[in-house]
Amino acid sequence: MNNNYQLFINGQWVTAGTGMIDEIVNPMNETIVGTVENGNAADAVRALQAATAAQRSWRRLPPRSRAEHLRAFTAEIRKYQEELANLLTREQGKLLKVARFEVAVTCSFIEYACEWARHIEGDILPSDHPDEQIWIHKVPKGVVVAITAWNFPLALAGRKIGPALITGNTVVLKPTPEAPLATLELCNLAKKAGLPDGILNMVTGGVEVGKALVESPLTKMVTMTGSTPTGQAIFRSAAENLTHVQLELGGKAPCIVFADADLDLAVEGALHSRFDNCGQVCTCNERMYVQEDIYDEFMSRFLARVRELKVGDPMDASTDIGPKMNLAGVEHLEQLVAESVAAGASVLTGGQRPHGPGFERGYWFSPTILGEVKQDMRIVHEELFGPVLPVLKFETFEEVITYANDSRYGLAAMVFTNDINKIMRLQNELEFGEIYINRGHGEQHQGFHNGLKLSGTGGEDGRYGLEQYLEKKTSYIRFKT
Ligand SMILES: NC(=O)C1=CN([C@@H]2O[C@H](COP(=O)(O)OP(=O)(O)OC[C@H]3O[C@@H](n4cnc5c(N)ncnc54)[C@H](O)[C@@H]3O)[C@@H](O)[C@H]2O)C=CC1
Ligand SMILES: O=C(O)[C@@H](O)[C@@H]1OC[C@H](O)[C@H]1O
Repeated sequence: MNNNYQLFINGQWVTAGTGMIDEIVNPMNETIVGTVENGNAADAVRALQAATAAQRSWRRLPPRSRAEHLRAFTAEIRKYQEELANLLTREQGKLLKVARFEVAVTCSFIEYACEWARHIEGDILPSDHPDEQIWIHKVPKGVVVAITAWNFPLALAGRKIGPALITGNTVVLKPTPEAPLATLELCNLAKKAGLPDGILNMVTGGVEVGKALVESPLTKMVTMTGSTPTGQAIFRSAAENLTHVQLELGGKAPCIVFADADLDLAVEGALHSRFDNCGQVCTCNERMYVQEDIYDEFMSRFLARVRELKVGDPMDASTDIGPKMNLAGVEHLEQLVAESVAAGASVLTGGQRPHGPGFERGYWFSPTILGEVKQDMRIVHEELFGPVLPVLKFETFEEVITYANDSRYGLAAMVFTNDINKIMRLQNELEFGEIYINRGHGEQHQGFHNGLKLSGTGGEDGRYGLEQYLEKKTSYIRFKT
């Protein structure tokens, strides 16, 4: 794989209009992994025009034929799983074992979408008039703009490409500027798989390209994963043409451990839900509430496990936590930890960047647990998106529900209890789109990844995520008997 990429428009690699090149940095050691060209608004329009032209024939293909194309695509991706995983680790810093999982999940997102090929179902309804039928027909929207975040760049691309293409749309994807290389390589694999030109296009660049894609009247839907402020900017830009927007944004998941919980289950679930992917998962355990009665026992076990975590080279199979994506992310963690300590929190473990061999360069932060945290501290409300966890005590059920719902976000929540009455009330009263009971985070394709409040709009995955990529046309058909 040549890790230097241009724009991919209408089945060809083309030079970006700006002539500018961005270097992609390995977050482990700050070495250069590859380069991408920086597109501009004109490049965005070129890609949208190609996708518009290609969609006319793509939408006429039977969905089963579209599924055959997509399965040929995933077969090509699997052939290069190791190369793609290696590139993902070098550009994003994730553990190689997680990168391998991400490549597999990219394929399964697309293959899950293919299962819907023969189930894009409409309705035929009886009319109130004689000799008339009502048809509700589900049809593709047209050109879908997909915009992805850097934490799972390849999987987030597959999560959008699959449903968009199986429903007869075409795609212009703008990958994250932080870790775009493996995603761009998908274009070579799509070509190898025989995906028709113009079906999948990719333009790289920052806000100028992103805005041009979102604001164009050629764009019939925008699906974006990223931060809440960016999602809000996209929502505003899309208003001009009333373009349908599907946003998967930031989170601040509470993890609640009740006194009757299975503590071993809770320790492992809370641990992985915080430290997976260096804490850079939208559904991560961002704040933990532990009931007073079991606080000491639980924290003793939990801290012992945290202190076992190995920070280091993500290529090394024995590593548990790699580097943060960038320096800004590390500085964000340092600022929130310092501010919390100044306000009375205590560092129970970690609290700073690791030092010594292997940490001279790169964007590192030690797994950190803060105690004596108060609900009104900024660290309880602002997304950390890193290996830092504030822990709070609670006494009553009512208290912890109030604390958990006291958030601008509403994506995921985790709860550990064996009390069915608590579970029924929690499922009903927690203001989150995704609730994990007695396990850590980790959504599945057939579910519905849906953020409430400022965590998003529209939702992704499953039946309801796929439906977002379809328009409904209603026809009243009168006939002569
Ligand atoms: N809800 C979910 O499923 C997920 C949410 N996230 C969130 O994403 C964030 C981290 O990812 P980042 O890449 O830093 O997010 P980001 O918001 O900085 O960027 C996301 C994408 O939007 C593009 N973009 C930025 N401004 C734009 C504009 N005005 N118009 C169009 N496109 C624009 C960026 O180039 C990038 O491709 C975290 O806040 C995390 O919570 C990350 C993964 C999953
Ligand atoms: O977007 C996220 O952070 C998660 O939804 C993540 O993305 C792809 C993986 O399958 C999920 O764990």
